[in-house]
Amino acid sequence: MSAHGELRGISLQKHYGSTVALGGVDIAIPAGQTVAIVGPSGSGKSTLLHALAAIQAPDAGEVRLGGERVDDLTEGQRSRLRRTEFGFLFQFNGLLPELSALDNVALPLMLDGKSRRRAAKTAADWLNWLGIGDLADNRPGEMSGGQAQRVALARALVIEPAVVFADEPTGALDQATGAETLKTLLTSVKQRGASLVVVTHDANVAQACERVVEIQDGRIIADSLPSGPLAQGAAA
Ligand SMILES: Nc1ncnc2c1ncn2[C@@H]1O[C@H](COP(=O)(O)OP(=O)(O)OP(=O)(O)O)[C@@H](O)[C@H]1O
Repeated sequence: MSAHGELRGISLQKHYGSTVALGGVDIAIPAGQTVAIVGPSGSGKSTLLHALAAIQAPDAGEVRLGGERVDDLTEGQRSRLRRTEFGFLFQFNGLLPELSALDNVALPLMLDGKSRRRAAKTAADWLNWLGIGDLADNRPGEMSGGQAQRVALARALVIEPAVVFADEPTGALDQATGAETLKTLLTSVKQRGASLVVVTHDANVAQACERVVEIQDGRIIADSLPSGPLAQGAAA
C-alpha cells in the first residue's frame, strides 16, 4: 500500500456547446474514502468522473492528487498517471477477449515496465486474493459476468492505485452477483487503502459508500458529508 493523498476537484467546468456538463464543481475526496456520485441521467456524473480521473481535461478548474495538479499534464504524463495511480472499473468489464484472465491482469504492470514473469506472479496473487485463482487461464468469454467483473477488479487493483474509479460497476450484473461484486469492491479498496469514486444509479451501491454526492445540471446539490455544501447551506 502506498501513501495516497487527497483527490480534489476545484471549480471544475465542462461545456459541450450550450450544454453545461459541469458548472463549477468543488469536491475533495480524502485518501481512502468511498464516494458515490449519483444524480439523474445527463446530470454530469460521468463527466465529473472523467475529469477527476484525468481522462478528459475540464474547460476550467483544477484537479489535484496529493496537492499536485494533474489536469494540466501532457497527454503522455496523464496516461502514465492513469497507469500508476488510478484503477478503472466499468459497467462492462472491458477485458481483452483474446487474453487469459492472468494476462489481462498482468498487462497494466507490463505496460508500466515490469517483466512478464514478475507481472504474471503479481497477477496470480491478485486472482488468488479475489478467490478466482482457478480462472487464471480462462479467457473472458469462458467466465460468468460476475467472474469477469472480478478479473476486471483485479486488473484495476493490481497497480495498487490511489483511487479506483468505477462507472456503474454492477450495472450489467444480476442483483445477487452485483451485491457480491460490490462487497468485494468495497472490501478490496478499503484493505488496500485506496479511495473509491463510483458513479451509480444503484441505490444499494450508493448506500454502501461512506459518502453520497448528488449532482444535478452539472452542480453538486447534496453531499452527505457533514462538511459538504448542504451542511454549509450552499445547496440550491
Ligand atoms: N462527448 C459529448 N458530446 C456532447 N455532449 C456530451 C458529451 N458527453 C456528455 N455530454 C452531455 O453532457 C451532459 C452530462 O453528461 P454525463 O455523461 O456526464 O451525464 P451522466 O450524469 O453521467 O449521465 P448518465 O447517467 O446517463 O450516464 C449531458 O447533457 C450529455 O448529453
